[in-house]
Amino acid sequence: MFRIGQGFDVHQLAEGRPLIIGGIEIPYEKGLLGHSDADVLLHTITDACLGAIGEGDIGRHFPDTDPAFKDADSAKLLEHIWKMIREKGYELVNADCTIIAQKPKMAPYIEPMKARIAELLECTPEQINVKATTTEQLGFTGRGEGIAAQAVVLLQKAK
Ligand SMILES: Nc1ccn([C@@H]2O[C@H](COP(=O)(O)O)[C@@H](O)[C@H]2O)c(=O)n1
Ligand SMILES: C[C@@]1(CO)OP(=O)(O)OP(=O)(O)OC[C@H]1O
Repeated sequence: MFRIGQGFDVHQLAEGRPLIIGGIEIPYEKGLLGHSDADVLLHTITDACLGAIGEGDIGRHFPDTDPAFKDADSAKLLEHIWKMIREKGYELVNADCTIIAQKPKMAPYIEPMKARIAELLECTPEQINVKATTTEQLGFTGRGEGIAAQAVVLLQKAK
């Protein structure tokens, strides 16, 4: 049996924060604001995974009112959800993700992100696609106020 899920997330850019996307720290003058480390891409993938198994969203599993998740490593949150998915007997077919950011240039970090996401989802980097786009200076991403990400994941029940 196949199950598909999609995710979308946005975090605001602010000074004095590290920029962590797809589990990789990217050198930049600003970082993403959030209750956790605000890894917008891992949050999006977590939501897509939860969507695929009909289990709501990241905020339902890890409320941003819970001090336990203050400054949480988003990789740990995804690991927890991925364990739930494996226990239900699913494995990843593939994931396709888009980072929407005017700056910085994501291209040098795409391969490390794929490798890290593959590690978290217990698959090969070839099963993960990560791409990036600007919004041609339009909207909140175009003005550099924030970064968005979206993802689709396809799961298959292992035989
Ligand atoms: N933050 C970003 C945005 C884009 N890229 C790469 O540049 C290409 C062109 O972007 P457009 O928004 O002008 O279509 C895009 O296809 C990405 O390869 C990037 O690395 N980082
Ligand atoms: C990850 C959580 C929990 O620390 O916090 P944030 O980093 O604010 O992220 P968001 O995508 O707004 O929602 C999920 C949250 O509950």
